Amino acid sequence: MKKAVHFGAGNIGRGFIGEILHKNDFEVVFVDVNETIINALNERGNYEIELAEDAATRIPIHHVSGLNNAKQPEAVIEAIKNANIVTTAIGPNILPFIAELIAKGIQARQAAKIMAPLDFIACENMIGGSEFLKSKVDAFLTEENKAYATTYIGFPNAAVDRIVPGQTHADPLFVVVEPFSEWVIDQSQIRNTLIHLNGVHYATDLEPFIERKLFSVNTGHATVAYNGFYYGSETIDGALKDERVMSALLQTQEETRELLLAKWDLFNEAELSAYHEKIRGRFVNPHLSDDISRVARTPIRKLGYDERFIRPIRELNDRNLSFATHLATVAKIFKYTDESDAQAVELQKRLATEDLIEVIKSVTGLTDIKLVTAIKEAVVAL
Ligand SMILES: NC(=O)c1ccc[n+]([C@@H]2O[C@H](COP(=O)([O-])OP(=O)(O)OC[C@H]3O[C@@H](n4cnc5c(N)ncnc54)[C@H](O)[C@@H]3O)[C@@H](O)[C@H]2O)c1
Ligand SMILES: O=P(O)(O)OC[C@@H](O)[C@@H](O)[C@H](O)[C@H](O)CO
Repeated sequence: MKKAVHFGAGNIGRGFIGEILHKNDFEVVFVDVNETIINALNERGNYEIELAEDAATRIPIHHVSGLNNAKQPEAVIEAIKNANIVTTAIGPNILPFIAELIAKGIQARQAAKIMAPLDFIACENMIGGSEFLKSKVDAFLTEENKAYATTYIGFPNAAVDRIVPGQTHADPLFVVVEPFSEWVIDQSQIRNTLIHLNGVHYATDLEPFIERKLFSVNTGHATVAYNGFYYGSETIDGALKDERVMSALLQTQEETRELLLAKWDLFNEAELSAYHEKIRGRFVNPHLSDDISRVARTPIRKLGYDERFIRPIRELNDRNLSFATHLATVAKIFKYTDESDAQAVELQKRLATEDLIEVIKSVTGLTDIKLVTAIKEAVVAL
């Protein structure tokens, strides 16, 4: 069997990446710091996922094991040395923390004179995720390592779509996922062209796909989460029963369509409307309850310059198109509280002690005073 190393044995890691790798005859070594999950993977060597639909189909995933990167770094390096593919679904903020280990894995391949190419694919909700990981890995490589990596190591960007909520089962490995799934990889950045994963769409230009996904699924999801929280809901499907939240979602999707149509020839209005209608259906899947706290997590990240609100706001503004509903949700992010979310706590602490304009500039990276002022006025108006 081919060997895969996957960083992040969490919801999407087990609930989607593991499934695709298994279906493509890979044995998967999951790398994580969660001792319970790692132990269970090693004790059983398999787990099940369930599709959240009327039939509730179960899919067994075999040939899996686990490594704890905090406790077994040498074993992780060895696994990378022997891998045919490496993937991550660990969270954008965590990528820098695994970069050194990945660099050591690349160095081990070079030292062993391995000439088989290897791709590292970051399956995170961010534009340019794998390139971002590469930039962090490069900091640990010598010029000689970089020359090797240029020929034999790829960091193709990817977009991954499947709603996998937090799991609360007695079995720590069991994961319930929505039936829909989509994984798109940038073909032009792949080094190991011999691996072609069934169930993955290979795009010659990923940018329109990741923008369509991030600005439709994730901007929409976050719109429901922050508006839902503001109006007192606890779950995504619950929030969408509130007309104010549904209306915010519909108007946000309309703004998103305006942007995507203005930017990419690839899309047309009818297809995008159907795509957005399908997303609304996915958000209210009666077999899948998703907590607002999961979708609203890490609000400082979500306010980032290239993230799901600020990037479309900038680009709509550049084209003189309306971004009023995006802006209204951004204001609500500044009102979001969750004591168990370190970034939510940090944001509220900063808002209590610093000038609002400075906090907005700092978390969004915006320098356009017109946009910064618009956000400030929207926050103050709440
Ligand atoms: N859940 C979804 O619906 C979904 C869908 C598409 C993409 N994503 C993206 O996938 C990524 C992971 O999301 P998730 O929902 O699976 O989160 P998750 O919290 O369920 O999984 C993340 C895993 O990473 C592990 N981890 C954290 N720090 C680590 C470290 N330093 N070293 C090793 N492991 C570490 C955690 O223990 C956890 O098991 C995020 O970028 C998310 O945006 C999630
Ligand atoms: O994972 P985040 O925090 O970037 O975003 C939260 C959700 O919107 C996200 O996990 C979606 O469920 C997922 O992106 C669906 O494909």
